[in-house]
Amino acid sequence: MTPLPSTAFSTPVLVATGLQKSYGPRQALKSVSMSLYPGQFVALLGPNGAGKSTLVQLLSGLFVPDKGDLSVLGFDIRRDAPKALAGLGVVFQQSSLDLDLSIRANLLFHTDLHGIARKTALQRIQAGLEQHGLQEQAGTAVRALSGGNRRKVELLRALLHQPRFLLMDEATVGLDPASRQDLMRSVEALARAGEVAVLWATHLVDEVAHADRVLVLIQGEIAFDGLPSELIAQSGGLGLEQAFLQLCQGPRAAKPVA
Ligand SMILES: Nc1ncnc2c1ncn2[C@@H]1O[C@H](COP(=O)(O)OP(=O)(O)OP(=O)(O)O)[C@@H](O)[C@H]1O
Repeated sequence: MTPLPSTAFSTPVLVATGLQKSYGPRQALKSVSMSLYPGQFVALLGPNGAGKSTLVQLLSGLFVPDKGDLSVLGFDIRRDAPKALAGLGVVFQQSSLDLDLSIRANLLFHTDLHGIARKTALQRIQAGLEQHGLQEQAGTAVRALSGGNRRKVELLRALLHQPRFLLMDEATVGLDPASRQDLMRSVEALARAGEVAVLWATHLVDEVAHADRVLVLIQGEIAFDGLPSELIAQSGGLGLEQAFLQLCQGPRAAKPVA
C-alpha cells in the first residue's frame, strides 16, 4: 500500500482558493490557490512584479482579497483576522523597525502589541539575542546596526509571539552572501524542527533549492507547484535557473496545482 504523505494527517496552516487582487486596472493576482502544512518550508519564487508582496500582504491581513477564500491557521482572514494573525510571524520586504529605538525597545514594542507579559517577553528577547549573537547590542539604536543584523532583529521579532506560520518576503534583499546564508539556515532549521511552517518569497533561484516545495508565481498566476527536482526536470535537467527562465518566458507549461 502506498503510504500517505505526512501532510495527510495535519491541518494546513494556509489554504488559499482563487485569490484575486487588483490595484485599479492592474490585476496583481489573477486566481491564486495554494496550501501549506506544518513544518513545511515552501518557496514562493517569482520575478519582479509577479505579485509576491501582494500575496504576502493578503496573507498577513494588510489587504483583503477582491475575490477568493483565505484561511490562515484555520481562521478565515475576513471573519477572524485577529485570531489568524496571532499565530503568524512576518518579515516584510521593507524593514519596519524603528531606527531610532534600541533593539530591545523595538522588540518590547512587539511583545506589548501581542500582550505578552513583560517577564516572559524579556526572557524570550534575551534568548533570541543570545542565539543571534546580539546580546551586547541590545541597547544599541537599530540605525547603527549592519543590514544583516537588522534582518536578524526582524526575524527575532517575528518569532517572539511563537507563531506557527512564518512569512518571509524577500528577506535577504541587500544582504551579503554569508548573511544571506545565515538567515536562510536559521529559518530552514526552524521549519525542520517542526516549529513553524515557512513561506519564503524570493526572486533568487538559489534560495529555493532546499525548499520542500516551490511555487512559481508569474504575472499573478501560479505557473508551477512542485518539488525543486520536478522544476529542474521540467527544463530537461538544465537546472533551476533555466527552468525559472523558461517559465518566465512562457508559454506556461504549468504543472497542476497541488
Ligand atoms: N500599491 C500599489 N499600487 C499600484 N500597483 C501596485 C501596488 N503594489 C503593487 N502594484 C503592482 O502590482 C504588481 C505586483 O506587485 P508586487 O509588489 O506584489 O510584486 P512582487 O512580486 O512582490 O515584485 P518585487 O519582487 O519587484 O517586489 C506589479 O505590477 C506592481 O506594479
